[in-house]
Amino acid sequence: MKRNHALPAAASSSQPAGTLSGLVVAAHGRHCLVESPDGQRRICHPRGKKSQVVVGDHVQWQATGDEGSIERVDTRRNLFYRQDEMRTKSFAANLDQILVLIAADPEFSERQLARSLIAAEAEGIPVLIVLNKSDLQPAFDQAWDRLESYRRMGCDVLPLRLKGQTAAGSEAGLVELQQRLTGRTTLVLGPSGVGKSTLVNRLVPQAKALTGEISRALNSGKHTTTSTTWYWVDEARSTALIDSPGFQEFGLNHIEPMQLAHLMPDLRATLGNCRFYNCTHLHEPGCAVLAHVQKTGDDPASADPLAIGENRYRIYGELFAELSDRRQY
Ligand SMILES: Nc1nc2c(ncn2[C@@H]2O[C@H](COP(=O)(O)OP(=O)(O)OP(=O)(O)O)[C@@H](O)[C@H]2O)c(=O)[nH]1
Ligand SMILES: [Zn+2]
Repeated sequence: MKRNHALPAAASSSQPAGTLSGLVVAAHGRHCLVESPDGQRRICHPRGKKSQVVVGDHVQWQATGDEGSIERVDTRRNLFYRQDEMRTKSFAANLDQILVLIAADPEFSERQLARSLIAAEAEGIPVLIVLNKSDLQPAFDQAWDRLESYRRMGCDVLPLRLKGQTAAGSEAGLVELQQRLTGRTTLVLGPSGVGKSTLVNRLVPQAKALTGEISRALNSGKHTTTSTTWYWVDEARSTALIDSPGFQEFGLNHIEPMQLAHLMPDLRATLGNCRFYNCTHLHEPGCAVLAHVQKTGDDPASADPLAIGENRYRIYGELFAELSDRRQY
């Protein structure tokens, strides 16, 4: 797999003389907001054109008047990003997990879901899938069924309801979700309309005000909500949510086609038994992946424990073609 060129060169853990450490809590263009251990925040600019910082970066910075300059970006534990033909977009660094929020309505794109899971797997970041709007029936049950392949391959899938009336009260699933978030840094991703802002505002009541402040600070008065933002959920600052726009067009150009099956846990489970060592799993005779692809009408009760859902296999084929195509130019 190609490494991302945006990764900074490995740095030692020692602190350069005269610098202070901080955490990048928002980034927009060439500016970012750095939080010191005491909670103070200030606008900083990376020194040099190449050093790109992302939310979640630990940096060493130096004061220059009211602002600051970033002298060094500490080595990242991971970096979640997507890459299309034109550019690389980094979402955030040093994550404990990614929460992919989808909902009963609007209907989620399985292709988009699969892509974000592959990108996370490539960086070794665990994913939690949360299906919101459990009050909407029958759409919720249908969406839940569509996630069967994901549960089977070991993904955590949680149901959630942030709105809507039922006898049992409100916000089903929220307590369990909160437990899963506690003490961790979680990037929240999701398409438009699934309840992402509802969730962030529920967990971080001051989020709206904070977003306004950050946007004013980083955009000198202009209102844009297109930057990635770090929110502390608790006063002790041990639980963090990172809200990031841009779930659509999830480019995976940084992934080699032959790596794909290794990054899809259901396909991966059948690897190693194909007749050809360089099997693409697309058409080869004696392919172990193909042998486990579920056919329409297969009895789910007699399901093969290694069964690969037809949809998952279709997504694999499409992605393989897409990534191979792009490599010819
Ligand atoms: N029925 C139902 N509606 C919900 C639930 N959670 C959120 N909503 C509604 O879904 C709509 C979209 O919620 P938002 O929080 O604005 O969604 P978003 O993901 O931030 O969407 P964008 O702002 O477009 O990015 C709002 O009308 C919410 O009130 C739920 O559990 N059930
Ligand atoms: Zn094969």
